[in-house]
Amino acid sequence: MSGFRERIRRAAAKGGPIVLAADYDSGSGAVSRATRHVEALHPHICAIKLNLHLLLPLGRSEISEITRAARRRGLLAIADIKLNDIGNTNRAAAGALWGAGFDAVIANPIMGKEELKELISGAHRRGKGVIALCHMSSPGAAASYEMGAGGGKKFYEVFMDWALEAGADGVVAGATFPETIRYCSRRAGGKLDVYSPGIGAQGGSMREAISAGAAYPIVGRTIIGARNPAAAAQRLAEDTQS
Ligand SMILES: O=C(O)c1cc(=O)[nH]c(=O)n1[C@@H]1O[C@H](COP(=O)(O)O)[C@@H](O)[C@H]1O
Repeated sequence: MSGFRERIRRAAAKGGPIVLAADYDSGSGAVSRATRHVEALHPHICAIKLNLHLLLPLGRSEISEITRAARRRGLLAIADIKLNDIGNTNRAAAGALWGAGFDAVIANPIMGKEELKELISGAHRRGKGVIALCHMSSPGAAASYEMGAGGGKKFYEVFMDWALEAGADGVVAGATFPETIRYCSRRAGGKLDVYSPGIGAQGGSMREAISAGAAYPIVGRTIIGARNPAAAAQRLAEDTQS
């Protein structure tokens, strides 16, 4: 099996670079909503991302039903649990996610560089991927991610260094801070990909994010809350090309 970066690149070559955030408000009906969205949206997306709040009420067989539906349509499945713990706990959580059919996990580098490295090497041994937070899209994120981390660097710059050193497959940089996307993309020099949430509902612009270097825009409400999600996804996919 090829690595996660290669698999998502291939999926994006078919469906375009958008990662769908399947952020339904409650777990009830999540399996049927997610599988319906996979069927309707797979021509316009490359992956589906499931957040912790969606996973919590579901059992492993229900989660696997969603990841299998995604795989059948050539999409990847990303678990967004912003994993952030000691090595032993990370290992157990990652093992459960891989067992449920996920291709990658989003992790929080504040856990430490060595812990991040260990998580990534374990994931890569199984052909899975790790995407590390670098700078978030939320309005308050600047106060923490841009705080001085010592050595003349800000936290997001340190997290970017760690992501590269640890061999992460990607980093998250919010579309509401396009300059941060530009920084991450330049600093990455093609060694990892920038994933960018915050487009639409949070005020970020698809075109700006893409021109700043986002490889994989993450979009939730603008698609799943639309009257016609496929048409909304298609419009956004067109914006990734201009
Ligand atoms: O890690 C993420 O995916 C993430 C990081 C971040 O900084 N901001 C952010 O919005 N997200 C996620 O991206 C999605 C954005 O959803 P919408 O704002 O509805 O498009 C949600 O699933 C968030 O949990």
